[in-house]
Amino acid sequence: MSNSPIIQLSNLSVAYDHQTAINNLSLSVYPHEIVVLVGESGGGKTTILRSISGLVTPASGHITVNGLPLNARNLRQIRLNMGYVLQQISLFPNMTIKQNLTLLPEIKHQSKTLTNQTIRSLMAAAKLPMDYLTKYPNELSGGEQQRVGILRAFGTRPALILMDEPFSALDPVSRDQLQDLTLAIHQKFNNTILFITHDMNEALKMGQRIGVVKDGQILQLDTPDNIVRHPATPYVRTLFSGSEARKIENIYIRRLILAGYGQPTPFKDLPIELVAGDQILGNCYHILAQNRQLAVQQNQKTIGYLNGQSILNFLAAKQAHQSNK
Ligand SMILES: Nc1ncnc2c1ncn2[C@@H]1O[C@H](COP(=O)(O)OP(=O)(O)OP(=O)(O)O)[C@@H](O)[C@H]1O
Repeated sequence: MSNSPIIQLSNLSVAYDHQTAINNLSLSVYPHEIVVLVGESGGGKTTILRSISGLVTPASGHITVNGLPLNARNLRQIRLNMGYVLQQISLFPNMTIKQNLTLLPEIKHQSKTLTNQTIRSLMAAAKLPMDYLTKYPNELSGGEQQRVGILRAFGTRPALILMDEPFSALDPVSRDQLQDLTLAIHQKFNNTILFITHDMNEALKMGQRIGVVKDGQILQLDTPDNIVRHPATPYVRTLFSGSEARKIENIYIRRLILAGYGQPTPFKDLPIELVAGDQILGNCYHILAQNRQLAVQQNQKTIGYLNGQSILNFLAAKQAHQSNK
Protein backbone atom coordinates (compact mmCIF):
# COMPACT_ATOMS: atom_id res chain seq x y z
CA MET A 1 0.00 0.00 0.00
CA SER A 2 2.01 2.91 -1.28
CA ASN A 3 -0.63 5.65 -0.85
CA SER A 4 -0.63 7.77 2.25
CA PRO A 5 -3.29 6.80 4.77
CA ILE A 6 -6.70 8.43 4.62
CA ILE A 7 -7.03 7.92 8.38
CA GLN A 8 -4.03 8.00 10.63
CA LEU A 9 -4.42 7.52 14.35
CA SER A 10 -1.15 7.86 16.23
CA ASN A 11 -0.89 6.86 19.87
CA LEU A 12 -4.48 7.81 20.49
CA SER A 13 -5.85 7.74 24.02
CA VAL A 14 -9.39 8.70 24.98
CA ALA A 15 -10.91 8.75 28.45
CA TYR A 16 -14.45 9.26 29.68
CA ASP A 17 -14.53 10.67 33.22
CA HIS A 18 -10.88 9.64 33.70
CA GLN A 19 -11.79 6.08 32.67
CA THR A 20 -9.60 4.98 29.74
CA ALA A 21 -11.62 3.90 26.70
CA ILE A 22 -8.83 4.01 24.08
CA ASN A 23 -5.34 3.23 25.16
CA ASN A 24 -2.40 4.41 23.04
CA LEU A 25 -3.88 3.08 19.83
CA SER A 26 -2.41 3.55 16.36
CA LEU A 27 -4.15 2.72 13.11
CA SER A 28 -3.64 3.57 9.45
CA VAL A 29 -6.44 3.11 6.95
CA TYR A 30 -5.50 3.45 3.29
CA PRO A 31 -7.53 4.79 0.38
CA HIS A 32 -10.13 2.46 -1.07
CA GLU A 33 -9.84 -0.29 1.51
CA ILE A 34 -12.52 -1.65 3.81
CA VAL A 35 -11.18 -1.99 7.33
CA VAL A 36 -13.44 -3.65 9.85
CA LEU A 37 -12.99 -3.15 13.56
CA VAL A 38 -14.44 -6.07 15.44
CA GLY A 39 -14.63 -6.92 19.11
CA GLU A 40 -16.90 -7.42 22.02
CA SER A 41 -19.03 -4.74 23.56
CA GLY A 42 -17.20 -2.02 25.44
CA GLY A 43 -13.87 -2.60 23.71
CA GLY A 44 -13.79 0.93 22.32
CA LYS A 45 -14.85 0.52 18.69
CA THR A 46 -17.43 3.30 18.68
CA THR A 47 -15.07 5.60 20.54
CA ILE A 48 -12.55 5.17 17.72
CA LEU A 49 -15.17 6.29 15.17
CA ARG A 50 -16.32 9.14 17.39
CA SER A 51 -12.73 10.34 17.68
CA ILE A 52 -12.30 10.30 13.90
CA SER A 53 -15.46 12.33 13.43
CA GLY A 54 -14.41 14.81 16.09
CA LEU A 55 -17.19 13.92 18.53
CA VAL A 56 -14.79 13.17 21.35
CA THR A 57 -11.53 14.88 22.16
CA PRO A 58 -8.56 12.61 22.70
CA ALA A 59 -6.59 12.86 25.93
CA SER A 60 -3.46 12.40 23.84
CA GLY A 61 -2.29 11.36 20.41
CA HIS A 62 -2.89 12.62 16.88
CA ILE A 63 -5.55 12.08 14.26
CA THR A 64 -5.24 13.01 10.61
CA VAL A 65 -7.96 12.50 8.05
CA ASN A 66 -7.15 12.93 4.38
CA GLY A 67 -3.83 14.44 5.41
CA LEU A 68 -5.49 17.14 7.57
CA PRO A 69 -4.88 17.16 11.32
CA LEU A 70 -8.23 16.82 13.02
CA ASN A 71 -8.82 20.09 14.85
CA ALA A 72 -11.56 22.68 15.20
CA ARG A 73 -10.34 24.53 12.09
CA ASN A 74 -10.40 21.46 9.82
CA LEU A 75 -13.41 19.70 11.30
CA ARG A 76 -16.02 21.03 8.87
CA GLN A 77 -13.87 20.31 5.86
CA ILE A 78 -13.13 16.80 7.12
CA ARG A 79 -16.77 16.05 7.88
CA LEU A 80 -17.90 17.22 4.44
CA ASN A 81 -15.81 14.48 2.93
CA MET A 82 -17.06 11.82 5.30
CA GLY A 83 -20.22 9.70 5.30
CA TYR A 84 -21.65 8.14 8.45
CA VAL A 85 -24.00 5.16 8.68
CA LEU A 86 -25.44 4.26 12.06
CA GLN A 87 -27.58 1.38 13.26
CA GLN A 88 -30.60 3.62 13.42
CA ILE A 89 -31.13 4.74 9.87
CA SER A 90 -33.76 7.44 9.99
CA LEU A 91 -34.87 9.10 6.80
CA PHE A 92 -36.64 12.45 6.96
CA PRO A 93 -40.32 11.38 6.84
CA ASN A 94 -41.60 14.56 5.21
CA MET A 95 -39.11 14.45 2.36
CA THR A 96 -39.24 12.28 -0.72
CA ILE A 97 -36.56 9.66 -1.26
CA LYS A 98 -34.91 11.95 -3.79
CA GLN A 99 -34.92 14.86 -1.35
CA ASN A 100 -33.44 12.61 1.33
CA LEU A 101 -30.70 11.59 -1.07
CA THR A 102 -29.93 15.06 -2.41
CA LEU A 103 -29.86 16.88 0.92
CA LEU A 104 -26.18 16.29 1.67
CA PRO A 105 -24.97 16.80 -1.91
CA GLU A 106 -26.79 20.15 -1.90
CA ILE A 107 -25.19 21.19 1.37
CA LYS A 108 -21.87 20.28 -0.20
CA HIS A 109 -22.76 22.33 -3.35
CA GLN A 110 -22.21 19.26 -5.48
CA SER A 111 -23.24 19.78 -9.11
CA LYS A 112 -26.80 18.64 -9.92
CA THR A 113 -25.51 16.57 -12.83
CA LEU A 114 -23.09 14.64 -10.63
CA THR A 115 -25.73 14.21 -7.91
CA ASN A 116 -28.34 12.88 -10.35
CA GLN A 117 -25.82 10.57 -11.92
CA THR A 118 -24.70 9.29 -8.51
CA ILE A 119 -28.28 8.76 -7.34
CA ARG A 120 -29.19 6.81 -10.47
CA SER A 121 -26.16 4.65 -10.03
CA LEU A 122 -26.85 4.06 -6.32
CA MET A 123 -30.53 3.25 -6.90
CA ALA A 124 -29.51 0.73 -9.55
CA ALA A 125 -26.93 -0.86 -7.22
CA ALA A 126 -29.64 -1.15 -4.55
CA LYS A 127 -32.05 -2.60 -7.12
CA LEU A 128 -34.60 0.09 -6.28
CA PRO A 129 -36.85 1.34 -9.10
CA MET A 130 -36.31 4.97 -10.11
CA ASP A 131 -39.96 5.84 -9.47
CA TYR A 132 -39.25 5.33 -5.77
CA LEU A 133 -37.46 8.68 -5.88
CA THR A 134 -40.79 10.50 -5.74
CA LYS A 135 -42.15 8.37 -2.90
CA TYR A 136 -42.01 9.17 0.81
CA PRO A 137 -40.19 6.91 3.28
CA ASN A 138 -43.43 5.50 4.74
CA GLU A 139 -44.37 4.23 1.29
CA LEU A 140 -41.30 1.95 1.33
CA SER A 141 -40.80 -1.25 3.30
CA GLY A 142 -38.45 -1.17 6.30
CA GLY A 143 -35.78 -2.99 4.30
CA GLU A 144 -36.05 -0.55 1.41
CA GLN A 145 -35.73 2.37 3.80
CA GLN A 146 -32.57 0.79 5.20
CA ARG A 147 -31.20 0.60 1.67
CA VAL A 148 -31.92 4.27 1.04
CA GLY A 149 -30.28 5.10 4.37
CA ILE A 150 -27.09 3.45 3.18
CA LEU A 151 -27.27 5.10 -0.24
CA ARG A 152 -27.62 8.46 1.44
CA ALA A 153 -24.18 8.15 3.03
CA PHE A 154 -22.65 7.56 -0.40
CA GLY A 155 -24.52 10.36 -2.18
CA THR A 156 -21.74 12.91 -1.95
CA ARG A 157 -19.19 10.31 -2.99
CA PRO A 158 -17.25 10.93 0.21
CA ALA A 159 -13.72 9.63 0.28
CA LEU A 160 -14.40 8.05 3.65
CA ILE A 161 -17.44 6.29 5.10
CA LEU A 162 -17.71 5.36 8.75
CA MET A 163 -20.21 2.60 9.48
CA ASP A 164 -21.06 1.85 13.11
CA GLU A 165 -22.80 -1.52 13.46
CA PRO A 166 -25.13 -0.55 10.63
CA PHE A 167 -26.77 -3.96 10.28
CA SER A 168 -26.72 -5.25 13.85
CA ALA A 169 -30.43 -4.88 14.44
CA LEU A 170 -31.48 -6.68 11.25
CA ASP A 171 -32.57 -10.22 10.54
CA PRO A 172 -29.90 -12.39 8.86
CA VAL A 173 -31.39 -12.16 5.36
CA SER A 174 -31.67 -8.35 5.34
CA ARG A 175 -28.26 -8.12 6.89
CA ASP A 176 -26.78 -10.26 4.16
CA GLN A 177 -28.46 -8.16 1.46
CA LEU A 178 -27.22 -4.89 2.91
CA GLN A 179 -23.71 -6.26 3.28
CA ASP A 180 -23.81 -7.20 -0.40
CA LEU A 181 -25.16 -3.77 -1.29
CA THR A 182 -22.37 -2.05 0.63
CA LEU A 183 -19.75 -4.21 -1.08
CA ALA A 184 -21.32 -3.52 -4.48
CA ILE A 185 -21.32 0.24 -3.92
CA HIS A 186 -17.79 0.08 -2.63
CA GLN A 187 -16.75 -1.69 -5.82
CA LYS A 188 -18.39 0.98 -7.88
CA PHE A 189 -17.21 4.07 -6.02
CA ASN A 190 -14.05 2.83 -4.36
CA ASN A 191 -14.57 4.82 -1.15
CA THR A 192 -12.62 3.97 1.95
CA ILE A 193 -14.81 2.31 4.56
CA LEU A 194 -14.16 1.92 8.26
CA PHE A 195 -16.78 -0.51 9.47
CA ILE A 196 -17.58 -1.58 13.01
CA THR A 197 -19.23 -4.79 14.06
CA HIS A 198 -19.25 -7.30 16.86
CA ASP A 199 -20.15 -10.07 14.43
CA MET A 200 -17.12 -12.11 13.33
CA ASN A 201 -18.78 -13.42 10.19
CA GLU A 202 -19.68 -9.93 9.13
CA ALA A 203 -16.07 -8.87 9.76
CA LEU A 204 -14.76 -11.70 7.63
CA LYS A 205 -17.19 -10.96 4.84
CA MET A 206 -16.73 -7.21 4.71
CA GLY A 207 -13.13 -6.63 5.70
CA GLN A 208 -10.12 -6.44 3.46
CA ARG A 209 -8.31 -5.94 6.76
CA ILE A 210 -9.73 -6.62 10.17
CA GLY A 211 -8.67 -5.00 13.43
CA VAL A 212 -9.58 -6.85 16.60
CA VAL A 213 -10.34 -4.32 19.33
CA LYS A 214 -10.21 -5.12 23.02
CA ASP A 215 -9.76 -2.88 26.06
CA GLY A 216 -9.10 0.17 23.90
CA GLN A 217 -6.35 -1.45 21.87
CA ILE A 218 -6.02 -3.23 18.55
CA LEU A 219 -4.77 -6.73 19.26
CA GLN A 220 -4.29 -7.67 15.63
CA LEU A 221 -4.78 -5.86 12.33
CA ASP A 222 -4.54 -8.21 9.43
CA THR A 223 -6.20 -9.77 6.40
CA PRO A 224 -9.20 -12.00 7.13
CA ASP A 225 -7.20 -14.99 6.11
CA ASN A 226 -4.35 -14.28 8.48
CA ILE A 227 -6.70 -13.46 11.31
CA VAL A 228 -8.33 -16.86 10.95
CA ARG A 229 -5.20 -18.83 10.12
CA HIS A 230 -2.68 -17.03 12.29
CA PRO A 231 -4.46 -15.41 15.23
CA ALA A 232 -1.96 -13.26 17.13
CA THR A 233 -3.39 -13.94 20.57
CA PRO A 234 -5.57 -16.60 22.22
CA TYR A 235 -8.32 -13.98 22.42
CA VAL A 236 -8.34 -13.48 18.65
CA ARG A 237 -8.35 -17.24 18.13
CA THR A 238 -11.33 -17.68 20.45
CA LEU A 239 -13.18 -14.78 18.91
CA PHE A 240 -13.07 -16.30 15.46
CA SER A 241 -13.09 -19.98 16.35
CA GLY A 242 -16.84 -20.41 16.14
CA SER A 243 -17.25 -18.37 13.02
CA GLU A 244 -18.73 -19.60 9.78
CA ALA A 245 -15.48 -18.78 8.07
CA ARG A 246 -14.06 -21.89 9.61
CA LYS A 247 -16.27 -23.74 7.19
CA ILE A 248 -13.92 -23.77 4.28
CA GLU A 249 -16.66 -23.71 1.66
CA ASN A 250 -17.84 -20.31 2.82
CA ILE A 251 -14.52 -18.60 2.28
CA TYR A 252 -14.54 -15.89 -0.34
CA ILE A 253 -12.56 -16.92 -3.37
CA ARG A 254 -10.62 -13.68 -3.39
CA ARG A 255 -9.10 -14.65 -0.07
CA LEU A 256 -7.21 -17.45 -1.79
CA ILE A 257 -5.60 -14.92 -4.11
CA LEU A 258 -4.85 -12.53 -1.26
CA ALA A 259 -3.30 -15.39 0.70
CA GLY A 260 -1.01 -16.20 -2.22
CA TYR A 261 -2.52 -19.44 -3.53
CA GLY A 262 -3.07 -18.19 -7.06
CA GLN A 263 -0.80 -16.71 -9.66
CA PRO A 264 -0.85 -13.31 -11.35
CA THR A 265 -0.93 -14.70 -14.91
CA PRO A 266 -3.19 -17.35 -16.48
CA PHE A 267 -2.30 -21.02 -16.32
CA LYS A 268 -1.37 -22.44 -19.72
CA ASP A 269 -3.96 -24.25 -21.81
CA LEU A 270 -6.84 -24.00 -19.37
CA PRO A 271 -10.06 -22.26 -20.40
CA ILE A 272 -10.71 -19.19 -18.24
CA GLU A 273 -13.88 -18.51 -16.30
CA LEU A 274 -14.34 -15.08 -14.72
CA VAL A 275 -15.56 -15.22 -11.16
CA ALA A 276 -16.39 -12.44 -8.70
CA GLY A 277 -14.01 -12.28 -5.74
CA ASP A 278 -16.90 -12.46 -3.28
CA GLN A 279 -18.09 -15.75 -4.69
CA ILE A 280 -17.68 -18.45 -2.06
CA LEU A 281 -15.30 -21.32 -2.61
CA GLY A 282 -18.10 -23.89 -2.40
CA ASN A 283 -19.73 -22.37 -5.50
CA CYS A 284 -16.57 -22.63 -7.56
CA TYR A 285 -15.82 -26.35 -7.30
CA HIS A 286 -17.94 -27.18 -10.34
CA ILE A 287 -15.94 -24.79 -12.51
CA LEU A 288 -12.70 -26.42 -11.49
CA ALA A 289 -14.23 -29.84 -12.00
CA GLN A 290 -14.69 -28.85 -15.66
CA ASN A 291 -10.94 -28.31 -15.74
CA ARG A 292 -11.22 -24.57 -16.14
CA GLN A 293 -9.26 -21.94 -14.30
CA LEU A 294 -10.78 -19.08 -12.34
CA ALA A 295 -9.89 -15.48 -13.10
CA VAL A 296 -10.82 -13.85 -9.80
CA GLN A 297 -12.27 -10.38 -10.21
CA GLN A 298 -12.25 -7.40 -7.93
CA ASN A 299 -13.44 -3.98 -9.08
CA GLN A 300 -13.84 -5.45 -12.57
CA LYS A 301 -10.15 -6.34 -12.68
CA THR A 302 -8.58 -9.77 -12.48
CA ILE A 303 -6.52 -10.00 -9.32
CA GLY A 304 -5.20 -13.51 -9.93
CA TYR A 305 -5.82 -16.96 -11.35
CA LEU A 306 -6.62 -20.22 -9.58
CA ASN A 307 -6.62 -23.77 -10.91
CA GLY A 308 -7.58 -27.05 -9.26
CA GLN A 309 -4.12 -27.46 -7.80
CA SER A 310 -4.21 -24.00 -6.17
CA ILE A 311 -7.44 -24.93 -4.44
CA LEU A 312 -6.03 -28.27 -3.32
CA ASN A 313 -2.97 -26.52 -1.90
CA PHE A 314 -5.24 -24.16 -0.02
CA LEU A 315 -7.42 -26.98 1.32
CA ALA A 316 -4.35 -28.98 2.37
CA ALA A 317 -2.90 -26.01 4.26
CA LYS A 318 -6.25 -25.40 5.89
CA GLN A 319 -6.55 -29.04 6.90
CA ALA A 320 -3.07 -29.03 8.41
CA HIS A 321 -3.87 -25.88 10.32
CA GLN A 322 -7.13 -27.28 11.71
CA SER A 323 -5.55 -30.56 12.83
CA ASN A 324 -2.66 -28.77 14.52
CA LYS A 325 -5.02 -27.16 16.96
N1 LIG B 1 -20.30 8.75 26.78
C1 LIG B 1 -19.65 7.92 27.58
N2 LIG B 1 -19.44 8.22 28.89
C2 LIG B 1 -18.75 7.39 29.69
N3 LIG B 1 -18.21 6.21 29.30
C3 LIG B 1 -18.39 5.85 28.01
C4 LIG B 1 -19.13 6.68 27.09
N4 LIG B 1 -19.14 6.06 25.88
C5 LIG B 1 -18.46 4.89 26.05
N5 LIG B 1 -18.01 4.77 27.31
C6 LIG B 1 -17.20 3.66 27.85
O1 LIG B 1 -16.03 3.55 27.04
C7 LIG B 1 -15.71 2.18 26.77
C8 LIG B 1 -15.69 1.94 25.27
O2 LIG B 1 -17.01 2.11 24.76
P1 LIG B 1 -17.38 2.02 23.21
O3 LIG B 1 -18.81 2.40 23.05
O4 LIG B 1 -16.38 2.76 22.42
O5 LIG B 1 -17.16 0.46 22.95
P2 LIG B 1 -17.70 -0.45 21.77
O6 LIG B 1 -16.63 -1.43 21.52
O7 LIG B 1 -18.14 0.39 20.63
O8 LIG B 1 -18.94 -1.15 22.45
P3 LIG B 1 -20.38 -1.51 21.81
O9 LIG B 1 -20.11 -2.63 20.83
O10 LIG B 1 -21.16 -1.98 23.00
O11 LIG B 1 -20.91 -0.28 21.18
C9 LIG B 1 -16.74 1.37 27.50
O12 LIG B 1 -16.21 0.99 28.74
C10 LIG B 1 -17.91 2.33 27.71
O13 LIG B 1 -18.65 2.02 28.86
